[in-house]
Amino acid sequence: MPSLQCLSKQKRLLRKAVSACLGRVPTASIDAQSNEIARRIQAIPEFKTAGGISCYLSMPLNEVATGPITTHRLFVPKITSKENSLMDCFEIYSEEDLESLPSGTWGIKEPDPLYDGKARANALEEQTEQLDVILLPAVAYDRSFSRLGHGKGYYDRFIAAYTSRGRRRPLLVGLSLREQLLESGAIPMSDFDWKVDVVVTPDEILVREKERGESTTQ
Ligand SMILES: Nc1nc2c(c(=O)[nH]1)N(C=O)[C@@H](CNc1ccc(C(=O)N[C@@H](CCC(=O)O)C(=O)O)cc1)CN2
Ligand SMILES: Nc1ncnc2c1ncn2[C@@H]1O[C@H](COP(=O)(O)OP(=O)(O)OP(=O)(O)O)[C@@H](O)[C@H]1O
Repeated sequence: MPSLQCLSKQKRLLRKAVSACLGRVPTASIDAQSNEIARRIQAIPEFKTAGGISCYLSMPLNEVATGPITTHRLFVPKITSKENSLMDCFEIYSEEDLESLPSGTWGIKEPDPLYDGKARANALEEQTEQLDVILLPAVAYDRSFSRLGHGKGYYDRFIAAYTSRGRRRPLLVGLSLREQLLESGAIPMSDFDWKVDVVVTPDEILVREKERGESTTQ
């Protein structure tokens, strides 16, 4: 078992290597791959029947573009504390609402907690409909369903906060450009890291088999 210090160094090196490779992917390729991924997502049974879906709004570069994905009830992340790496997911109510969101860190569009003077539905609150699916961004995934993010732990903490409120864990679906999918075991994992259930690439949908004894609520 590697030490935490060693693990975060390994992750840092891996992030650097993948980011350098992603920087060379032409925008046209990101667009074409993203369209194919959006098409493949529609074939996931849980996506078809989902109530609430959380989806990130993509940055211009280096990740799967989420513009072509259409969902009915959409929740979008907003960073609420940089010091503590916390984010919430707020509901988006219409196409115009989505279009008019202001840009935050790294040019990522984020919802204001208020919409039209009223509080938006917050996925972490009990009275809000269940999130059935979370579509996650990453720097990379591997074929054993590990995820490497930007190193702040926003999603790990969000999923922990969500499930700690006694709610069923949403299906975790990682969206991956070809250049972001690494071989099995390539990404080191800590106790805090959540594996994803599904990885969608332009070429395939990888589905993780549940480990024996794994609870559906964890
Ligand atoms: N499109 C998209 N949305 C997303 C994510 C993502 O990866 N992609 N996130 C996935 O987690 C969360 C935001 N992730 C973030 C990660 C780091 C920093 C941050 O504090 N950056 C530092 C600079 C760090 C650096 O460049 O070295 C800063 O702005 O001061 C902010 C947001 C939520 N929304
Ligand atoms: N639930 C949690 N509670 C406390 N600390 C956490 C939790 N989840 C992650 N962390 C810590 O957050 C830091 C960043 O984690 P990690 O390097 O795995 O981020 P990441 O998954 O790559 O990034 P992100 O989720 O932002 O895309 C690590 O120090 C990790 O120990």
